[in-house]
Amino acid sequence: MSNKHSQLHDLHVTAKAAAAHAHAPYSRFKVGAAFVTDAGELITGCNVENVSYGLSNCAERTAIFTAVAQGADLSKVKQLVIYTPSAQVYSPCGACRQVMAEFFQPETEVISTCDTGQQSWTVATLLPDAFHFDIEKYRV
Ligand SMILES: O=c1ccn([C@H]2C[C@H](O)[C@@H](CO)O2)c(=O)[nH]1
Ligand SMILES: [Zn+2]
Repeated sequence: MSNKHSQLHDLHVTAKAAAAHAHAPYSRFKVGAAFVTDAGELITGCNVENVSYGLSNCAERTAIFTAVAQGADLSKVKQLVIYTPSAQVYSPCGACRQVMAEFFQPETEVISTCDTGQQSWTVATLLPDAFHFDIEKYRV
């Protein structure tokens, strides 16, 4: 079976497996993220915390930065799947929304899954009126 439903299920399972790698000794909240690029590369991420709490990186941004570092093309990614170890879904933080807007399409689906359900948005609904900037216009 290789339909949309099984792809989502596979990414949920993959994101959950990635969550097991999280470095989250402070929150003890281990989050995972997974997506597939147009070229078929499977990308995963987990949250990586720091004793200086503000330096912590979410699972979503870890996955996106990993893809960038691997030279992957993110422009045609259809869906990003998040897993949180909880009985409710959580929506991505503002920092991750801004990074998603940088690399994904406004139509890219963001699907947050937990142990009991899921919720989906698009990048555009998560960050309406996103900040975009044409540097050429302001270059002196
Ligand atoms: O969508 C989210 C929300 C939170 N976290 C992480 C950040 C921090 O390490 C921990 C608790 O907020 O969960 C994520 O990775 N993704
Ligand atoms: Zn975040």
